[in-house]
Amino acid sequence: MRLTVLSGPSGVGKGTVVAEVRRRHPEVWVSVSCTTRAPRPGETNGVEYHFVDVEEFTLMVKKGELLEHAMFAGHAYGTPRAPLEARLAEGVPCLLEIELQGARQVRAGIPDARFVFLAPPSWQELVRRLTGRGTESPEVIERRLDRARTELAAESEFDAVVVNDDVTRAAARLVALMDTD
Ligand SMILES: Nc1nc2c(ncn2[C@@H]2O[C@H](COP(=O)(O)OP(=O)(O)O)[C@@H](O)[C@H]2O)c(=O)[nH]1
Ligand SMILES: Nc1ncnc2c1ncn2[C@@H]1O[C@H](COP(=O)(O)OP(=O)(O)O)[C@@H](O)[C@H]1O
Repeated sequence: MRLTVLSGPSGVGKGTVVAEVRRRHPEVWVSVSCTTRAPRPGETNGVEYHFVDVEEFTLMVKKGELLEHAMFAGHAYGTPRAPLEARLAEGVPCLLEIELQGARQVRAGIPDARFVFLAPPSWQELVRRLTGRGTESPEVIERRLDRARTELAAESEFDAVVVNDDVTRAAARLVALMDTD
């Protein structure tokens, strides 16, 4: 199975590590999720996410177009099914970066996918990264830290844990866990 699912708490560096994987391993296909949250400065529709409104998202769920979907900090997120299934059918190594509830849904449907948890070197470092990114208000940061506690408690459900101490090393460890040959 050439599907790898990467999860981990907000601010741990999932986006940064996935960007490093993209840069060094163009053979890996990274799924672009749909979300109802607003783009951050520098984010482009169709690149980091497909930014959609609640009506569009609800319609996609209704039509069964999402492999999995979940709410996170007040917004909906989901993985479009068709592009992923097409890449998997071609034998391309695929990577999903999604939160815990979504990872559990994928595991229920595709149990032989590989589930990798990206962990922070420490709780203090997680708080530092999430705050230091400077993209969220204190209230949103608090909500994400609350959620992070739940996500960290689920680490043992995953097939492997990669500690994001150094981005290059974490990306290399992630790729080593993927079935990329
Ligand atoms: N279930 C699910 N979670 C997703 C999807 N896309 C992104 N996420 C997760 O949603 C959470 C919030 O993502 P985002 O708003 O980009 O914030 P960030 O990860 O802190 O930069 C993160 O845990 C993502 O991994 C998806 O398609 N499905
Ligand atoms: N290994 C690392 N060491 C130090 N800072 C990091 C590392 N990985 C990511 N960061 C920083 O932490 C912040 C959160 O990273 P991001 O990729 O947005 O996390 P996530 O996608 O998991 O929410 C960013 O400011 C990023 O530059």
